[in-house]
Order: sequence, then structure tokens, then C-alpha cells
Amino acid sequence: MSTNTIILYKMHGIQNDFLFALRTPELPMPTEDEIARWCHRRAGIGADGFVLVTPWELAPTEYQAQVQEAAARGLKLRWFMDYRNADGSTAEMCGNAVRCFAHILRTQQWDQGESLDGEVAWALGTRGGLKVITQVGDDYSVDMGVVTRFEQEISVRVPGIEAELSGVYLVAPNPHLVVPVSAEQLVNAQLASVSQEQLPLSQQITTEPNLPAGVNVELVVPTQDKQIKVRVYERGVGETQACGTGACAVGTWYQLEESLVEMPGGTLRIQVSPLATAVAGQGSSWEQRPAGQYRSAKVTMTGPAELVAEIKMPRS
Ligand SMILES: N[C@@H](CCC[C@H](N)C(=O)O)C(=O)O
Repeated sequence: MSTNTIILYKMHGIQNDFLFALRTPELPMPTEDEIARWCHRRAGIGADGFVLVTPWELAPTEYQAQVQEAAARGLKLRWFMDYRNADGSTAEMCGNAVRCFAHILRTQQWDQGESLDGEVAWALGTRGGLKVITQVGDDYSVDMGVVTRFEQEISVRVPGIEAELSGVYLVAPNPHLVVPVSAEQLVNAQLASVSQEQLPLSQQITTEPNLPAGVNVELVVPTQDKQIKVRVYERGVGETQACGTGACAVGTWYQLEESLVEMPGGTLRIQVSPLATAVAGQGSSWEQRPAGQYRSAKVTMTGPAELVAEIKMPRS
């Protein structure tokens, strides 16, 4: 393949869509500008994000500790997820793209995975910590690690909703703001279709206090037992059809052992197990946590991943 072309794999996980490329020594990370052009819905192929499938030996060196972590789980760390949003900005990782990552490794026969407790598994290094993916029938289940919920409530203004809302900040490990709304407000919210920095302030979601690193926002309505209906605004992208780390944040906020997070593109199963408090003498359930402490849980996300097309893209 000449360096003037690149093979891009269009993938999606419940319609959160991505362009994947395999990193080789000859193919470093494309520029922010190129990624934004490829992800553009009209002038490019169209995607919510870009993933450079990076062999571990080409990964940034600061994540070396994840090698030992994987080894302790009986796995060899062979891959790193280098993730960029549709506007080219860097994010910690992407939950829906993690499932797609395992799917492309398998379907392109780049890595058939390892056996872990009788299942096929892959270890994946990310800027947001180690992820372990297992194949479950046609789906993929991801040990997403720890999600942390902070006590401080954040006031939120959402275009299309008159009332001032209140949100809960979670680190999953990407930053998320879970905002409970009514069924009517969920429909009325006007979420931008592009990264909101490109829009006037009146069309932006704003928070008090301001969150300078930006934030992904989930508007949530619990519907029936275990089921939560969600719309998502993704930092660096705009409204998306689904968000994996967002679903993990919502599941942690909801505090049920298992929840079904229903987004416009599909539903993810989120399993949550609260971690023991960092405060000596406290129990492990959330209810026993003192006010003012943050709450952490280990989270597993399960859902599908699909390969849509393989595209030979010219590079200028
Ligand atoms: N779609 C992703 C999250 C992608 C990154 C996010 N936009 C951010 O900037 O944090 C997911 O499925 O988790």
C-alpha cells in the first residue's frame, strides 16, 4: 500500500460509528485535520471517532504498567487503542470502539485472542487504563475497570429545555455528566450535531461550575425496571446514537447491579459492583458511604460490534 493511500475500516457499535486503521511503522497517527475530514458526515466518510489500532511495541511508553496488569490477569498485552473524536481531539478511550477493536482483530485475523477461563479474551491498553474484552456469543463483554461518581451536583443548561437541570459528574474514565430529565425534556432537548465549540453559546450545553476539559452529557429517563432511556451529547463530536462509557456512567449513577441502557442506536447491558469505600471501617455498599465521598464501582459493558466496510482512502 503506497503512503498516499490508507485502508480505513468503517465499524459501529450500536450506531456509534468509527473509522479504524492499523498502525504500522510507516503509518504514524494521521493529523487532527485529516481525521476531522474523514469523519465529516458530508465531505468525508462520516464517523463519530477514529481509532488507530496500535501494536503494543508502538504504543506511548507511559502506559507500560498495563503490561503487568494484563499479565496478572493471565493475558499478554499486544494492542493499544489510540482514540480521537470526530473533530480530531484526543480522548481517554471509547467504550463502543473497544468492542469494535476486538471484532476487527478477530475478523481481520490480526489476533484471535487468548483463552481466559474457557472464553476468548483480548487485553487492550488505553489512555484510560487496561480493558479486558471477552467474546460472548456474537457480542463482546468488556471489563471497563472502575467508574467513579462524584458527590458534587453540577447545574446544567441544555438548549431546548427551559428549566435549569442538575447533573452528576462521573469518570468512566472519560468525563461524563448524567442529567436526569422528564420524558418530555428528553424529546425537547436540542443537542448539537457537531462538537458544540463550533456553535454560538446559546446553542451549547453549559455547566456551573464550568468543566474546562469538556464533558460528555447523558440525558436520562428511567423507564421501567432496569431500563433507562438515554440521549447523548459527546464531547468533540455532537449528538451520537450511543456511547459506551456514557452507558457505564449511567449504570453507575443508577446504582442497580444490572441495567439496560437504551440509546437511539441500541441497548447496552451494564453490570455494576460497588467497590469498598476508601474510608476505613465503612462497608462496601453505596448506602453506607458517608456524604461528600465519591463512590466507585467496577463496571462490565456488553453489546455488539459490526464491520461495515473496508475503504481505500487517498491521502493528500
Ligand atoms: N463514544 C465513546 C466515547 C468517545 C470519547 C468521548 N467523545 C470523549 O471525548 O470523552 C464511547 O462509546 O465511550
